[in-house]
Amino acid sequence: MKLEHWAIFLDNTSKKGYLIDLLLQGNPPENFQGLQGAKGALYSKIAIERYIDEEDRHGIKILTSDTEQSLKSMSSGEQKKALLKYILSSDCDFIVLDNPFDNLDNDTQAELKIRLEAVSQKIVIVQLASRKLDLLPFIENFAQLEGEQLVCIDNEKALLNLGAINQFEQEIPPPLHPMDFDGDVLIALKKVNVCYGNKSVLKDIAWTIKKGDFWELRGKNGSGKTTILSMITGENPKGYGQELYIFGRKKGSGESVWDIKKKIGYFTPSMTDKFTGYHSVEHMIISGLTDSIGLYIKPTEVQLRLAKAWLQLIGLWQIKDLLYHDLSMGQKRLVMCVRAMIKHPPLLILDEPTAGLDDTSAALFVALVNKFAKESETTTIFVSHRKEPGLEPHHIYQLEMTKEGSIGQKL
Ligand SMILES: Nc1ncnc2c1ncn2[C@@H]1O[C@H](COP(=O)(O)OP(=O)(O)OP(=O)(O)O)[C@@H](O)[C@H]1O
Repeated sequence: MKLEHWAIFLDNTSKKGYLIDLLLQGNPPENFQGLQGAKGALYSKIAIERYIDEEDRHGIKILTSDTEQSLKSMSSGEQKKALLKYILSSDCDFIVLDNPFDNLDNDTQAELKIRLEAVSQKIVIVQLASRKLDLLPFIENFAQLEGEQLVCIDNEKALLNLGAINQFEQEIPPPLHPMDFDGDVLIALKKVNVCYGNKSVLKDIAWTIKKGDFWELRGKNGSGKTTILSMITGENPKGYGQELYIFGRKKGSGESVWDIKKKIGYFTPSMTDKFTGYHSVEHMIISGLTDSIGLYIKPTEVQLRLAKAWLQLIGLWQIKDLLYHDLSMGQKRLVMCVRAMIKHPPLLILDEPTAGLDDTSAALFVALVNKFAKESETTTIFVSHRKEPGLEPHHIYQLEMTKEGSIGQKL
């Protein structure tokens, strides 16, 4: 009998956690009665985070039982491969794929598509998709998740029409204090090499990043993008003893990780997904000035005025008193991105910031980043696997994998 596979499209309102729980707890919505009591598995970033937590806290290696390497230190692509391998060995009846192509490079996406098509002969696939282009070609049943409500649709083409994009008519609000960096070259890597054990990851990386530049960092899964970023932010000790200059100073010449971090705005989606505090939208934005998450002291008049200007810019002023917790995913991302921008840090790192956003929210996000890069003196590095329509970086730094480690070139 032919199996019935489903694609469920998500937008900003979708309560996907609710739907995932219903499906996996054997209590599926009306149209999925075939899955009642069936054994399901979840293929998602959140599932990976849980396994990482299990390893960290209890030392239980589930996805990585056949390797020494920890799940946390693997690249996103390697983590996703390990999860799929584990799921396929677990004898399940259906798999819920939550935005399966996020964080994967083009080749790995193509490989995964072929793999899933083969798997779909025996296992029911329920794909949760935020981006129209991600739809798996063999799926013939479609629905849209509006809040908790599943609405069946006949034709996926009727969906996800790109809404009008806010062109952000106001200007980017200026910083409260001028930028804390005088030179021209912000970051320089000169012949930087990184190995883990006997595996070479980066080879002779030479990359000069100047004040005000807008870079896109590209490279396949496992090519070393996170390794470079974590050397810059100070989280990876591999930068010591190398020709790595950060904010004009050679790495290891006396600056503390905290000194470096103060000058960097950083945003990655897991920050929005993990954050559970109950703070107002306004306070979340102001907390970017104090490097805290949420605000624990009364904001000043000047801070409140600045937050108002930013909230008006992104169209969220009317909901400034709402709890951050209650925002939609797209709104949360905008708020966290503005929180990273509000200080106009010398360096802003956006690590796959659009993963999990629907087409409209991603376009809005990209428009904000373009505008900030144009109107501020901040240097921006945007890491993404997906070619984001509309992104306007000044330069692209591309990592190419070779046997001796990835080499880099400016495109
Ligand atoms: N602590 C570590 N120990 C061993 N190997 C590591 C460690 N950290 C990273 N690696 C390896 O280095 C390689 C590069 O990883 P990195 O996370 O920098 O890649 P990436 O380009 O960010 O990948 P992705 O796009 O999938 O996130 C991977 O093969 C990864 O397994």
